[in-house]
Amino acid sequence: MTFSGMDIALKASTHSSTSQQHWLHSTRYRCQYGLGSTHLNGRKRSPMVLSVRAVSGKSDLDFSDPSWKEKYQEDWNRRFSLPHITDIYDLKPRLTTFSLKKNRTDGGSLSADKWNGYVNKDDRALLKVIKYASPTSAGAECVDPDCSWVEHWIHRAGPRKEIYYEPAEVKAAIVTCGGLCPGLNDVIRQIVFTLEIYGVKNIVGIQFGYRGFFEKGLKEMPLSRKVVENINLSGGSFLGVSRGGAKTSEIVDSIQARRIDMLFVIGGNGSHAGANAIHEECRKRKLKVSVVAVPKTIDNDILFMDKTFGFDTAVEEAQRAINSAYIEARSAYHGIGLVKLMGRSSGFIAMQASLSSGQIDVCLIPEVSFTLDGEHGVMRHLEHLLEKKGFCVVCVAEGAGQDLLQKSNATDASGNVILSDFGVHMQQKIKSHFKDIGVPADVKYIDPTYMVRACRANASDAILCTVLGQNAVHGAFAGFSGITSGICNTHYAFLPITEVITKPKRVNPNSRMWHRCLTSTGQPDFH
Ligand SMILES: Nc1ncnc2c1ncn2[C@@H]1O[C@H](COP(=O)(O)OP(=O)(O)OP(=O)(O)O)[C@@H](O)[C@H]1O
Ligand SMILES: O=P(O)(O)OC[C@H]1O[C@](O)(CO)[C@@H](O)[C@@H]1O
Ligand SMILES: [Mg+2]
Repeated sequence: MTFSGMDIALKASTHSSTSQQHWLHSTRYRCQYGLGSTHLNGRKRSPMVLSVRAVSGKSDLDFSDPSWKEKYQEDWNRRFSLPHITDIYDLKPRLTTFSLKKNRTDGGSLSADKWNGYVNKDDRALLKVIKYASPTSAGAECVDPDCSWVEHWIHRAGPRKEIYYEPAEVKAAIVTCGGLCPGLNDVIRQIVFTLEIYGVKNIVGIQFGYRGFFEKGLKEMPLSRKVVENINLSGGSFLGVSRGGAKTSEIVDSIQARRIDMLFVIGGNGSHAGANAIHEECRKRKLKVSVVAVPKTIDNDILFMDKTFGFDTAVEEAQRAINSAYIEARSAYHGIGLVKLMGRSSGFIAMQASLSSGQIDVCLIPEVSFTLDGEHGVMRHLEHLLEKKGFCVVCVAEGAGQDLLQKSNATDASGNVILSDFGVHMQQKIKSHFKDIGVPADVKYIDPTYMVRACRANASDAILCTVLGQNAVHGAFAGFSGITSGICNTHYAFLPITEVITKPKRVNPNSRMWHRCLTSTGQPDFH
């Protein structure tokens, strides 16, 4: 059976019944698929049962088994295989409509036939490249007690020569969810540009996050190169963002009613969990929809990624606040500058901003516990800094020191715990401490929270956004769904969403980077 020049049929291995016949949906097609395959972590698995669970369950590995490494790697490869519509359907691909030949500037030295700008489906990148000689090597991350070399392969992102959608019949939708992040508009823009290069004409923006799928009055925004041409010149999201309110079944009802074939979700951990739930629900309902995510968070807390877009810009903006705190502190008698930066559960912004500014004496992050009082506490160290150099600058991540504060059970609309404000607590604590000991201290508190994320992307983030946005479209056309597009070990890659949302990425207190931060600040352990 042929639709739009592409052959489509149920996989032989899936259940066959009359309820699993293909059906047409307007000018596009939707398919039904068998439900007989086993799913784990929301993904289709091969029937092979492995005796090991890797990385997330290292303790399950039996290292006395001579074949443990092969089993580990098999498991890894299975976990990182990308969900694809051909897992479900027998689909024949067609030659891509994405071509850059017309833009080539090599003077024709390479014949057009030989030129190949496509990524092979078997291309892989290595996630880790260091062989640690021993588990005690600085920052070592080992699988087994001997710290053996184990390859961790991931799939290379980019345009494939063969695609699984007919561009002229595709309706693509873009949604931005969660908090703001520099670069959102750059990603939206590149997704639209790239879709148009493939030949997609029907592109819409969903307003205000997942809310736009079900809230009456929030209309789809038609998008085109002309509409998005200059949106990268300002921060924020052209489409709007929101937290909470997401009910997967209602979202998929809406996707079905709107006849969306490709959904691009730009968001953080929560949005990714939502995107994966949408992907699963679409499969359950036998809809041929590709759901592709782009990781967005200034917190940089997405697993396996070198960095998420917006992080660099946030760090750069944070430096301005740190510099102001430094100038205020240095110019005051016994000045203490205090800066609070975002980072709900991960202290990457605080750590990197401290490192890059070089002006921080104490950096406090959620991953490293500390005491404020006593001989080894932060307050004693601040006394020492005032004595020694006359002023000091402290940087705290919003999620730091939560064990020292009264817990609130409050959550935001998405269910994220609302943290107690450690910045304000620190400000009060420092003031009262120095008052109590009779030492003058001039505390200047700066909270640039929203300023570091409401701005336009810097150059490095703009490039990252450009590549991630383009790759998201390549991934959807290549037939993947339930995947995300990231930069891993300097290479652009596709990863299954299920693997990146198992937990937030956090600063490793044993990592070289945290040690470098300590070297730079000169702060002791506060215990
Ligand atoms: N487990 C989940 N399943 C389905 N949807 C979810 C899930 N977690 C969060 N969401 C939805 O995803 C959207 C974004 O979630 P959230 O507010 O946590 O932001 P985020 O994507 O993590 O970004 P940020 O980095 O700004 O926190 C919300 O609409 C929320 O309802
Ligand atoms: O005030 P909002 O919009 O909920 O966002 C605050 C949160 O957004 C983030 O920047 C990203 O999750 C967190 O660091 C912070 O807690
Ligand atoms: Mg989140």
